[in-house]
Amino acid sequence: MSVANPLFPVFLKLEQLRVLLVGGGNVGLEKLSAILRNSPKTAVTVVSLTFLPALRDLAARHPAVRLHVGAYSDAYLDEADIVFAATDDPALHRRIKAAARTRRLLVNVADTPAQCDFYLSSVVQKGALKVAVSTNGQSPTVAKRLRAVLEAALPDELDAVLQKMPAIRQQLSGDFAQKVKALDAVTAGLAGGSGYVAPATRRWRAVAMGALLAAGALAAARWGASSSHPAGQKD
Ligand SMILES: C[C@@]1(CC(=O)O)C2=NC(=C\c3[nH]c(c(CCC(=O)O)c3CC(=O)O)Cc3[nH]c(c(CC(=O)O)c3CCC(=O)O)/C=C3\N/C(=C\2)[C@@H](CCC(=O)O)[C@]3(C)CC(=O)O)/[C@H]1CCC(=O)O
Ligand SMILES: NC(=O)c1ccc[n+]([C@@H]2O[C@H](COP(=O)([O-])OP(=O)(O)OC[C@H]3O[C@@H](n4cnc5c(N)ncnc54)[C@H](O)[C@@H]3O)[C@@H](O)[C@H]2O)c1
Repeated sequence: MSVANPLFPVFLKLEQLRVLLVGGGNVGLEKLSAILRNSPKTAVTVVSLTFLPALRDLAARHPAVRLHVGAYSDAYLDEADIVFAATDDPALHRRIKAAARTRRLLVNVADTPAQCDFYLSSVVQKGALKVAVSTNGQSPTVAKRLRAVLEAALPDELDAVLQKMPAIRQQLSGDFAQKVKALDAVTAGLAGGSGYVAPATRRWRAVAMGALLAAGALAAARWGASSSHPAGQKD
């Protein structure tokens, strides 16, 4: 059965916004890396009791990032347009979410889909092209795998094509419909030419089947364990 995905995809100009990131540990480092990999000039304020050395190093390479050592307080929200919560304190995350909501700020609470206003995605980049993958929170691991599939499938020449397209568009004459027709003709070979890589349908089917079998085996093992240790019975 397929599950619908009602998420609305957008590409944020994050470098024009003020980002607040709460938490300077492993998950905070992952979120900061994702932010700066995509939007390196973003003004990010990171507030945390402690910071991983790797996060300090990353911040040092990005002049618009500010580190504040100390406990989170709601006052930080007054200087923010968008918020990422990435501490190890779920109660604090609920507080941040509630305070942000009264200020109409959008919040990502790392690894906690129910509290997120938006999710991060797996990102494939080839020059100017960027593809964002979401599984609607079903499996970040599958999103990561898909990123690798798309990275391999998309030709490196894609960026060269993209770089040339504005000049080609400018040279075209005629009305909008004629230009679209000409651009369609120029790019027709891209959709099924010799470089096209067929989707690895069989491999994906095998993983789906394997995952089902593995889940079944896990459930059976648990069932076996719980049936030999009925609820409430102690060893
Ligand atoms: C894409 C990516 C972007 C990024 O974070 O930059 C991302 N997670 C990534 C990796 C990853 N995260 C986790 C694993 C371990 C294995 C696993 O659980 O699969 C791995 C895999 C790994 O690290 O190998 C743990 C995890 N993550 C979430 C939960 C909660 C839950 O699932 O209920 C748990 C369980 C926590 C626990 O068990 O305690 C939830 C979310 N993670 C999302 C994004 C959002 C949904 C994206 C979507 O729609 O697919 C969402 C909903 C919210 C958010 O965090 O934005 C990045 C891949 C980057 C890349 O490599 O391309
Ligand atoms: N590390 C992972 O890959 C991973 C994977 C899945 C789930 N998780 C979960 O995600 C959570 C975070 O994991 P982590 O590895 O980043 O933890 P961590 O301990 O490395 O980082 C937590 C950070 O939050 C900061 N913090 C705590 N209270 C704060 C406060 N009041 N104000 C400001 N900063 C505060 C700490 O100083 C620390 O820097 C944990 O609950 C963990 O179980 C982690």
